[in-house]
Amino acid sequence: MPSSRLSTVPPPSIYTFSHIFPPATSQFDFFTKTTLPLVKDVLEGQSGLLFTYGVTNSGKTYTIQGGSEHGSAGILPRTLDVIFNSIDGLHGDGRFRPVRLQGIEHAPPELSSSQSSTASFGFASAGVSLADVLLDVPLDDTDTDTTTLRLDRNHEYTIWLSYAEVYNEKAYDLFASVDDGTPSTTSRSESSAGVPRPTSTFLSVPAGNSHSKPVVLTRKALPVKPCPPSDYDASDGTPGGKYVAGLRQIRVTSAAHAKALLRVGQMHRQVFGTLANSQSSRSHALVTIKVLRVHRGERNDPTSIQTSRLTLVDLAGSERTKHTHTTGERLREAGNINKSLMVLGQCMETMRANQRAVARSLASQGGRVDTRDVKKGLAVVPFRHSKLTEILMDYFVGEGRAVMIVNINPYDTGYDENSHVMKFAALAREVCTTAPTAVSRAIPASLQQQSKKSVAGNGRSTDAVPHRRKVTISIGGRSGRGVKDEEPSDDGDDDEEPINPLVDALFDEIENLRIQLFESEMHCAIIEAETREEVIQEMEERMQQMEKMYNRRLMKQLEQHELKMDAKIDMLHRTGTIGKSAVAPRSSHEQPSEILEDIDEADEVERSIHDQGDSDAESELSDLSPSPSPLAAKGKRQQQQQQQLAASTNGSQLPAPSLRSEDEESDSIPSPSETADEHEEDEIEDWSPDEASQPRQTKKAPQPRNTRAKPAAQRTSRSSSRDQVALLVHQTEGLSIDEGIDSDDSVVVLPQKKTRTSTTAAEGKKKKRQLSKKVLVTEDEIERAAEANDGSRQLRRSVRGGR
Ligand SMILES: Nc1ncnc2c1ncn2[C@@H]1O[C@H](COP(=O)(O)OP(=O)(O)OP(=O)(O)O)[C@@H](O)[C@H]1O
Repeated sequence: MPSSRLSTVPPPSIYTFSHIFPPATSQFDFFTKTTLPLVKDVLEGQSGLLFTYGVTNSGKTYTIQGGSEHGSAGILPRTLDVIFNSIDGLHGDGRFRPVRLQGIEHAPPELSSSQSSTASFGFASAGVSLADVLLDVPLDDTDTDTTTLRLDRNHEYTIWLSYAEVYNEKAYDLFASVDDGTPSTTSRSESSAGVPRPTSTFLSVPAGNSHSKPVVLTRKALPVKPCPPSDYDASDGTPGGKYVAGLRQIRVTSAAHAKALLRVGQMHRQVFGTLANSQSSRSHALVTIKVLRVHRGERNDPTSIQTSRLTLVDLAGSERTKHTHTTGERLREAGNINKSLMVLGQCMETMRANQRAVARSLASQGGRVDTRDVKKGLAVVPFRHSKLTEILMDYFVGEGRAVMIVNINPYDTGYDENSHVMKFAALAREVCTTAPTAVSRAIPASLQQQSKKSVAGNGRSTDAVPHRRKVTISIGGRSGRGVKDEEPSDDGDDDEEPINPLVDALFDEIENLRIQLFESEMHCAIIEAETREEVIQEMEERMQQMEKMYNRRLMKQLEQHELKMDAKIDMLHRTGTIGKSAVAPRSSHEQPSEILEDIDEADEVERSIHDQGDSDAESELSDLSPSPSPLAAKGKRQQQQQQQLAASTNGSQLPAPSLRSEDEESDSIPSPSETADEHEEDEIEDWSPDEASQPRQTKKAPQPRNTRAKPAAQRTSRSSSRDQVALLVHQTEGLSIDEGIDSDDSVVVLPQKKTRTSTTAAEGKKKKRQLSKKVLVTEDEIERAAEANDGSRQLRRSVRGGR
């Protein structure tokens, strides 16, 4: 695969957004451009969704809540400000209250007051002491947004607030009952341990003014249930959304009190410190502002009440756990956070694919589409795979429009994470604005054009293709903009077709199979991710082992180099080249060659050390394949040498010819340089006493050695010479180095044999010392050697003469 290797650098990616806000953008400008249109919509009866998406520590919470400086209030407090500025004087009496998603019911009498009071917040109905908490919280709300929208003065408005969080795939009510110290049914980790330290003034509770008693929250996970058909118009077949059963919706009558209430909710949100963000949101927080609008003339008719919702979602940040180093509970949270965000992305992807399929069908059939044919091509959007998407499902398939704010942190997050966020945004951008209900009826081309114009005319999209928005996603629903912009179809016969239960059952079966397929794919993806993680860990361990091994080898080599240096310095000392050595100076014609010999031998030591080092490293690398122990070979070799020595001693009553000391013999290690030993043994065979008096370099000169071709008499003569040499060696044994010898009447005889390194550094050192050892021979010994040499020559001559 050479081509794939060559193209390792990915091509640059270009992402398009409807608007990019630089870091210097003020919170006011940001709110005005992103959220204010949604606020206007919700006051006019149109639902909306806004969510912030991005990696952890990218500023999502800051965007929603704001900072502590003046003027840095986020979009949530500004939204509340604008709503209450706009409905000033238009408050309803609150005789009806919202239930579930769109349901209405009569409110209890204590809530039916237009006056702002603790009871009007719904605290009394909850039977809890939230009021105590709120009384301790100062309502210093100077950082307010003064924007006011012009509304129809013929309507009355009541505002209801709910605050939920999705934590570890469970939904909780952040306005749930608060207990001031009474025993709690929840664990501490779920209650007070989760009390955050908010950064924003909007949601922060001053430490000095906090409630004197510990606030313990009793938390209970709430189920997510489908809306009953009575809550919505099911005539067009569009399913109703899902709601968090038991989520409290509290009526608020001023922005200050709404903010105070949200502060209490924020205290119970799961916020913990991670490596990436000291106050990381570990849950998805959903603040829903519900507006009940009724015409003043019909205020007693519940059927005339319009319900609209604006939900602001502060998503937990996606994160790579290896970057944030999360473990334990945080790791589980991260897994659930990433899962829900992934499902959100998959929902977007599926919706986009469905809309493309519909567009293709429309194009191929000239605008007339059979309902069943279109349904066949549509995939099931996997909303139910995550609590977050289940709760938000209504915004995507039902009514309202959605705005996604993408937060990018260019500094401390990786390329991959930001790239993933961008891809998600690009995906969301391609989700079209075509209302799902339009699928069920034939839409003439002229009507499509009209619909496009109306979308562009609203000033919410100026794209050349109005149905392709960037970042901002608008999805029409039954009462949504897409439906409002459409005109009734001229020929809505398709809707009147009888429903075939078998076909519906088959569709259900297909949906089930698709869900199973998706789950299998998810399962495979999870297994693959886990396998990759394991392989990475294994590779890391392997790399660490190799690193340790190379470090050991490096240290060993350093030691060996030090030893070599010591040996060289020793030799230089002994030869008198540097310093005043106790060793006798050599005669002038011998010194250079002796030094050369010393250095050669030191180099031999170095080579053998390297050989040993290499073999050590190789043996470490190949430790998986056991090889025969070199020590065992060494022992065997020593045994063989001792046997040979004993045999020769017994045979000739003389020590074996060798210039090596016994230590050297016993310490020699069999190695691949065995042939070198044989070579040196040959040299010893050729050695004659008269060569001992020659300068050493002459012995280094290559000499023809073919012992087999030599005549027997010559070998006999050499045997005699060998005996002499052995005798000489025997006599030199026991002589000590540098002791009691006059420097003037001595010569230096260097050991000729190579030594081999031992397996340990200590033995190596010992070897080098042995190499640098000089055997000093007195003049008497030399004379005896010379006589022996003369005898050997005479013998040779007589043998030659005889031959
Ligand atoms: N525009 C900004 N100006 C000043 N400070 C900012 C801005 N955006 C973010 N910050 C600061 O960066 C830090 C992280 O921001 P924030 O907590 O909002 O990140 P986050 O995306 O919500 O993280 P998480 O997903 O982990 O909760 C905070 O201290 C916040 O005050």
